[in-house]
Amino acid sequence: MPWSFASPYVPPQHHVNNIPNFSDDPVVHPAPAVARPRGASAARRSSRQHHRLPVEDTQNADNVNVNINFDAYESVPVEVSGSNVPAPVSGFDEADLDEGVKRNIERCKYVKPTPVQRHAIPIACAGRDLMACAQTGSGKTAAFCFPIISGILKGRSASSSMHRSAPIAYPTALILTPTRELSCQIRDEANKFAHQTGVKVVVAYGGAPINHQLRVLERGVDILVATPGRLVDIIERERVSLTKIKYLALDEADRMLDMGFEHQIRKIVDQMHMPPPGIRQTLLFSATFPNDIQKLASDFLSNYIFLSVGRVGSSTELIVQKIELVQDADKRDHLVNHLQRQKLHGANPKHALTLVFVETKRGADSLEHWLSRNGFPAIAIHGDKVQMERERALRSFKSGVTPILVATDVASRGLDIPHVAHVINFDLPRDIDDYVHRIGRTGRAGKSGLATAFFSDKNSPIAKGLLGLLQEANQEIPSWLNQYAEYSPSGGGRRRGPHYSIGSYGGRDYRNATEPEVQKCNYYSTIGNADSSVECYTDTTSYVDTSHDIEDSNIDSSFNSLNISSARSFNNHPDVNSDFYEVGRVEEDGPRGYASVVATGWD
Ligand SMILES: Nc1ncnc2c1ncn2[C@@H]1O[C@H](COP(=O)(O)OP(=O)(O)OP(=O)(O)O)[C@@H](O)[C@H]1O
Repeated sequence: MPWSFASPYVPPQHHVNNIPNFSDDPVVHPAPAVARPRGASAARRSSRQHHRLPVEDTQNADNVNVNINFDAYESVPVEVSGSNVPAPVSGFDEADLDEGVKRNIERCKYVKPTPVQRHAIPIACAGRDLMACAQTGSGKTAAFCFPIISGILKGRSASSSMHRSAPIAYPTALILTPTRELSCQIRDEANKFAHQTGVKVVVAYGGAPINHQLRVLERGVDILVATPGRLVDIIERERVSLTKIKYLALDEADRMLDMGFEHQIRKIVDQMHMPPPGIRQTLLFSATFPNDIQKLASDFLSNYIFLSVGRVGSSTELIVQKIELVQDADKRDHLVNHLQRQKLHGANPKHALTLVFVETKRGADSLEHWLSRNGFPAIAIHGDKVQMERERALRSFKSGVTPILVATDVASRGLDIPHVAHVINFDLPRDIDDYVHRIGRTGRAGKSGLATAFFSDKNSPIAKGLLGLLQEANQEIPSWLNQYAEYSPSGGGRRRGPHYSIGSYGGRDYRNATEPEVQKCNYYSTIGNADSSVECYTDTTSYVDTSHDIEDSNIDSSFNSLNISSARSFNNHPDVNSDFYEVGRVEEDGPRGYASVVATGWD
């Protein structure tokens, strides 16, 4: 269906008036239910000066993604730690890459390496294990593909370059990814970089007929790109052996080691005859790397180098982020206003695709139908669609035939779709890292992009994380978000990291964290403030406070003070019995980070 804004749908006028124009001053939104007078810290935050990168004007959706500005990455901080770190290169010609790979880099018109490539390529070419964290859209795929392809070519003798048909395939490299679409994308990228070198790239993923994939594997494979489930299946059928793996790469490594995949990854890496760390080379890449996942990941690595480009878990300043307060019942009207405004600004659908994230598969289908009925060509992608439908949806979106894609998190990581001008978080995710990946579908490869989020009362758990992220990326912060953040529970919208997160957004190698870490805080209280107490434990000490009113109490211990300043929000919090609640921030010269508290004994 051709793109048309001839929508029969007319949003109610009061919504139109409430909607901030991209170029307007921030709109004053009603205060959230839990609003309190703004504290000094909120005032400090909102008076902050904003320094932006000189990206092009994104206010006109048609201008978005026009001028490539790769230099925008130049000023980002880089942290490298580990022993004997190889020096970075300033050009691809300086890198110790095979000539065939260099020719393909030229063919792809990659003129100079991105920062993550400058550092990661020499490290990987030197045979070192690497845990690398760099912003979305900053070229991580090439950073691990170039050294792998080059290593295969260099290690290849004339006889081994022949691919013979065999019932068991012995790949030299294994690249694991969390989604089928990402596997296919990496296969395509790797094929471009391996063009005319004889290096064979094969993909295996679930949801597609296995027999076809097995037949392709039989014809030989150097690099196998796979999703974990299908790989385990193929190994158990004894059609692939991992005994000759020299290179293991995990893309979206934090996701791969998260609860959903960790078990399978451990099985593949530890129990399926893959050479151990130190014999194989292991490369882990993501845009987010929580401390606890870093710790987990270190099991897979040997004497590794940690590289962080930009800040771990931060988003690029190339993406203009807008957070709008919209209650659930108003979201559809609000969305339509955005889409209509894009039309008014002359957006060309082929060059201004809109990606709308929702929470559930059902929600995705329902929004797709509603948008289509109202004259906005939309298509949905989620995990309940069969693979062919998923692929069709992606193709239709990429080509601009259906310029609105309604997606669940299945499309949040890694997908590199040109011309995504606008990412709309119709429903915000629960985890701030998922938000980072979602908005990273725009503002890629030095282009600018726009990300709008609809924030409703139920999103208050993520408010703190969102606030930190906006500050990191020098974005405008609506004043009402400060209020939500002050009273928001938990560790700022991070589902992981047992009870703390050091340096919150700092790109830190967890091995360098020498300060005492807050490991656990328990908050005990009967109803109200009477008989409250807090116990906090760090790796070096523990202490207990039995003050009656935890609000604003300062606990001095032998190592530093923990300022319990936000515990009062428990009294108001509707979900007080669930999970962890943040109680304090370790201040000034103490160990930095957030502590969380278990609320127990609450009536
Ligand atoms: N050196 C380069 N010069 C020009 N373009 C590049 C270069 N490196 C990568 N790109 C392009 O940048 C885009 C983003 O790269 P890529 O998909 O590898 O990002 P990423 O860091 O893996 O992102 P994500 O975190 O979302 O997975 C791709 O279209 C890629 O072709």
